[in-house]
Amino acid sequence: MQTEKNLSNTAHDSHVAVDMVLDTAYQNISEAQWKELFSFARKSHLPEFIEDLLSGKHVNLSEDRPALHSALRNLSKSPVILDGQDVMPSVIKVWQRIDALCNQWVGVTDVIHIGIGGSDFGPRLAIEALAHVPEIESRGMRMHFLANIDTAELARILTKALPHSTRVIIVSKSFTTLETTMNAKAVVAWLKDSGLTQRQINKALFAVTANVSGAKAFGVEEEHIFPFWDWVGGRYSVWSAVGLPIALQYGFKTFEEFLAGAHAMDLHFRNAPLEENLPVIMAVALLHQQEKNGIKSYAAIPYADALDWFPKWLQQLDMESNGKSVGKDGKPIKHSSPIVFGSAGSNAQHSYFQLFHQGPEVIPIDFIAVRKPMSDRPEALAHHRILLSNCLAQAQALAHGKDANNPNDVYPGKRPSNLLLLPELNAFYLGALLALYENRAATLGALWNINSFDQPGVEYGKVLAKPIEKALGSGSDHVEANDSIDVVTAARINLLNS
Ligand SMILES: O=P(O)(O)OC[C@H]1O[C@](O)(CO)[C@@H](O)[C@@H]1O
Repeated sequence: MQTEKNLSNTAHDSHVAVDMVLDTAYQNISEAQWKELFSFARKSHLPEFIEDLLSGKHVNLSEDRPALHSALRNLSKSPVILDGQDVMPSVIKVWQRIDALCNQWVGVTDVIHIGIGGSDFGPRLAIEALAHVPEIESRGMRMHFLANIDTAELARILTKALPHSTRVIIVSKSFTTLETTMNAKAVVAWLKDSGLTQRQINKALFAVTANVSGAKAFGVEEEHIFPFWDWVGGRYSVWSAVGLPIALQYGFKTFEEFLAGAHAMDLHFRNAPLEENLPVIMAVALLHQQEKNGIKSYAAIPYADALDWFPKWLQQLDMESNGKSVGKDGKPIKHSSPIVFGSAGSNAQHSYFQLFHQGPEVIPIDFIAVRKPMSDRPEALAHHRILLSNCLAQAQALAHGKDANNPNDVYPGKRPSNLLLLPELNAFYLGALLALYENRAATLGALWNINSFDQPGVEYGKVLAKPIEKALGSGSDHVEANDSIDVVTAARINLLNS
């Protein structure tokens, strides 16, 4: 079996960092091509960018601020200087408050975590991912995540939660996100309707935000507000108090391990030569596939059910960071983020893998596997072996393809993929995994000349929603098109109001 390149492993096929193995053998990239890719990265000043990013330079040019989420997991506590001031004392203070809160919450049955986008995906993923790790003790609270403005999610939660032993955490960097503030008001109303006094409600209400005055104005007591900072992007914020549920449910030590894994990955990203640097290797491999195959999408398939939320988290990370058409200089760029999708394998095989194998487009895949089964029960070992064999088989089939007389049975092959192998799934390696992809997104942004830390494109729709909401609220089915509502939308409003 051969692909274009002889598939005996080459120097760039297998790398280890933070005990994770990245195997790129099925990327089908020759030694000369790897060399060219790293040389391009150097010409693009990638090493300087990495240093600027991690040392607090204002890499977020449009908003003139750094993207210093790495400081939130800097367990070495070494100074991180931002505009002449060390940010670590305030970061450490929040860690101490999180630790203290873990000890204070006794008898809590339910936690309602209200937040959306970056204020939701990270903690939701971590709570799910660590739920079945045998070594991690859970405090057994029901962790409810409330993101959607659609009341279906709210109703589901409120039928389960016990109001007198519920704590509510409102998580919003801006504290102006409509979904979050409306859901928070609805939950407060539910507490009131359930007979809680104002004092009891105040006791139940917590907030995590970069807008402390906004949270206070909402009615959250100051000592219940956990701050974070404008230099932490929402989609990079799970390392801040946004990750509070991780500490509350699994203990502060587990939260620290999560940060430690990410910190270890940051150190690797900062210090490893480009040729051995996992985030960089993954980024340049994707760049290669864009140049060679014109790829428009890529998939992340974790062969671990516990990581089913990972692709959703990754979608925001990659597409909100790098889904742009102009570069830092405002000029059109050649490449930006492909469409990202995925879900847990082997389920995904029974859904959309057909397209990977025989569809007309080349879609690179990150196969993410975990060496250690989630349990050592005999049946778990057998299941895990089948899970891993499926993962390996899919990658091999995609790489080599298959000839046949019947065109229907032909697999074209040469479909690139990575294998990323975690030694086990625990808080440390989960942290390392997320930081790997964060650093990969930043690397891709740097190579594409994109500012990965703003998201101006998400604002316009929010602005347009306001007059539309007003028109829907009018109940009129004679709404006319105007400056902010076009003919099509006016007709749709009239249909809804009729
Ligand atoms: O944390 P906030 O300010 O409520 O924002 C939630 C999410 O909304 C966005 O701003 C997109 O609308 C994301 O960038 C962010 O993660």
